[in-house]
Amino acid sequence: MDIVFIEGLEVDTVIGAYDWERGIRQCLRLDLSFAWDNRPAAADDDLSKALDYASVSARIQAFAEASQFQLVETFAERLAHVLMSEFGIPWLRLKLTKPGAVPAAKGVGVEIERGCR
Ligand SMILES: Nc1nc2c(c(=O)[nH]1)N=C([C@H](O)[C@@H](O)CO)CN2
Repeated sequence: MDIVFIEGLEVDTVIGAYDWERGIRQCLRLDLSFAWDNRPAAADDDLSKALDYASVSARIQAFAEASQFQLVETFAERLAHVLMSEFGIPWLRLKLTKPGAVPAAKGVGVEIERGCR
């Protein structure tokens, strides 16, 4: 299977387990890879047969805008479910970084893979 990817997508959302985090919005950075058969889109030069990374990015922005989870694990899991069900994605890898959460670290977060390639 081929891959369509989105790298370094920044969204802001309510995220965090501590009281002080519940009333602010914070940035999350997302790196995503999706399994997709790119041959039909390439053969016909047809966006409607491609996994449209612009539409997927817009959906992720809307999801982040509306969500207010405590854990990055929950954000990642729910987002993976939304993307797979709405776009018909059979497999994805999602890396979610919460920059600044641990000041001494460049980034912390989670990485998940769901579905079958
Ligand atoms: N595995 C996790 N550990 C922690 C999380 C999390 O979402 N998953 N969250 C926090 C706090 O919200 C922290 O990011 C505030 O800086 C701590 N550990």
